Amino acid sequence: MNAEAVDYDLIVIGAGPVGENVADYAARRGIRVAVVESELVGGECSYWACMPSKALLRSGHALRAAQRVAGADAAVTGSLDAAAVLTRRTAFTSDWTDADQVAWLDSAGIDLIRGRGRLAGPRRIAVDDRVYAARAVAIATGSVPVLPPIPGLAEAAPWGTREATSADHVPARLAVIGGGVAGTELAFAFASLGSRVTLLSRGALLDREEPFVGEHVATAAAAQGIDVRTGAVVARADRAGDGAVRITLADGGEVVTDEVLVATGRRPNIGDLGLETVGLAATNAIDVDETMLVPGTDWLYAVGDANGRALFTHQGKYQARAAGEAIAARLSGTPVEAGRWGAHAATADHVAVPHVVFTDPEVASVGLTEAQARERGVDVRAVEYDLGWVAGAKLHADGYAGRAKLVVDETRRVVVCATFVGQDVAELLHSATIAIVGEVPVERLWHAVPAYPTISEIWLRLLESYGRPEPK
Ligand SMILES: Cc1cc2nc3c(=O)[nH]c(=O)nc-3n(C[C@H](O)[C@H](O)[C@H](O)COP(=O)(O)OP(=O)(O)OC[C@H]3O[C@@H](n4cnc5c(N)ncnc54)[C@H](O)[C@@H]3O)c2cc1C
Ligand SMILES: NC(=O)c1ccc[n+]([C@@H]2O[C@H](COP(=O)([O-])OP(=O)(O)OC[C@H]3O[C@@H](n4cnc5c(N)ncnc54)[C@H](O)[C@@H]3O)[C@@H](O)[C@H]2O)c1
Repeated sequence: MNAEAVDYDLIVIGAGPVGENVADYAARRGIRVAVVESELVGGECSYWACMPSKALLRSGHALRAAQRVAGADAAVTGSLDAAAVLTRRTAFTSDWTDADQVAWLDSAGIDLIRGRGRLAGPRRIAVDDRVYAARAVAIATGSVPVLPPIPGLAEAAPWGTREATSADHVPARLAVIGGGVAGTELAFAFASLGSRVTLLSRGALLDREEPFVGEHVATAAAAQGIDVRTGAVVARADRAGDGAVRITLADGGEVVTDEVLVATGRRPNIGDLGLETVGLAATNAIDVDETMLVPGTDWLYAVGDANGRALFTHQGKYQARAAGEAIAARLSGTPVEAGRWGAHAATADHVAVPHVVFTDPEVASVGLTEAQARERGVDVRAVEYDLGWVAGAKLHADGYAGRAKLVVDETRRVVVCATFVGQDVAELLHSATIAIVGEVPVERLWHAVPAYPTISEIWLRLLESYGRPEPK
């Protein structure tokens, strides 16, 4: 297509963190870019997900951190000021306005088209009554929550994560359905704000992590007053005239609550995007190659939650950097490095997706679990160590409880997975990500010396548990 005949070189549908980054990285290369946004520039993450949920959690973590150190505990005798926590949360969402992010788009030279975007044939985007032509299109429409078909649940007006993260009050009783990341984090947040929380999980908590993770988190949750019920299958929910919700469990048990939060997973938001106008089916996710290009096209990309690869802001933004650069390179006829670890490839999606669950204790992990590695036929050996035995951890908090695990590929002699559970382990995670992405040999890791007495000494303890390699 002739560059003069189009409205933009690139149109990005969705201005969440991912769409913003696709646009930014392409625009930096001199590409004419517009983003289409139907709600707030900044997306789910800024207003109803990462930022407000972490703001709701942080004050409780800070309070308990002080309570766990003798001497400091004497200075903190009260409970959280819930209203102040909600106010601080609201500040992080800019009171659900996007003027700052719109100003940033402007400063980056990216046009904003307000409205709902939809494909209207190859290289065509319809927004309300207007159809735009572009040389490339990137879908960055995020994901939407899945509401399970539990009888009575939809009619009971449950909270989703949006209602929980933007709540203007703390319910006296909150039941959470879903023991995954969002449900577990929000259970901790509302418990620390004063709700009596019941966490209903059909399996173990956080069951996609190493098995000890869920055990640690469940023990801590119970200690923080959360009624954790694993193996709990919800059979129905009914909101009564007095406003209370009665939840009936498959085993006959019952939970009565003021609000019920459903956090049972998300799916790519691609249902009403006009994919059929370009010969694609709106299935579970849009298939993409390592540059986020949709196979069979040379102009359509799907990035972030919309492609279903790894539903995390940081991983979506990583994909966005690769895609933005790849789009610019292809449009300007410069080489694209799409091979493993190439400048335009999102290789880490398959081997090193770091993620943190901001519960207390935190869970930080990257790479495959031991079980996943074995399923892929990797010859691995795993070691675990009690974080409570590490000097830095003992100093950090009295009675520190935590655990760590390293999984080593025995053939390549490199780390393929690291998991940490414990207070304030989130900041340890990047060391593991670097070890995995850098494919640092175990022999060389012995020369990466953790400072004493920090929690990072867990690395030394894990290596000692693994065993010092014999000289060659
Ligand atoms: C409660 C919760 C907490 C989370 N916490 C974390 C965390 O701590 N760390 C982390 O890494 N991840 C976290 N996540 C995941 C994170 O929110 C997502 O991975 C991230 O928002 C994905 O970014 P995105 O840009 O792909 O999509 P989104 O942020 O969903 O943005 C998509 C944008 O597209 C717009 N849009 C959709 N359809 C159209 C259309 N047809 N036309 C125009 N615009 C459209 C939407 O309005 C939205 O602004 C959390 C998720 C939840 C639910
Ligand atoms: N700290 C973070 O990075 C963070 C925090 C929150 C959410 N997120 C992202 O958002 C995504 C969505 O979070 P989520 O917790 O909703 O999804 P999830 O996939 O992590 O957990 C969903 C949970 O709901 C359970 N479940 C599914 N269907 C159910 C049903 N019918 N009845 C009862 N339980 C059911 C699952 O077994 C699972 O435990 C996650 O995949 C994650 O990537 C990230």
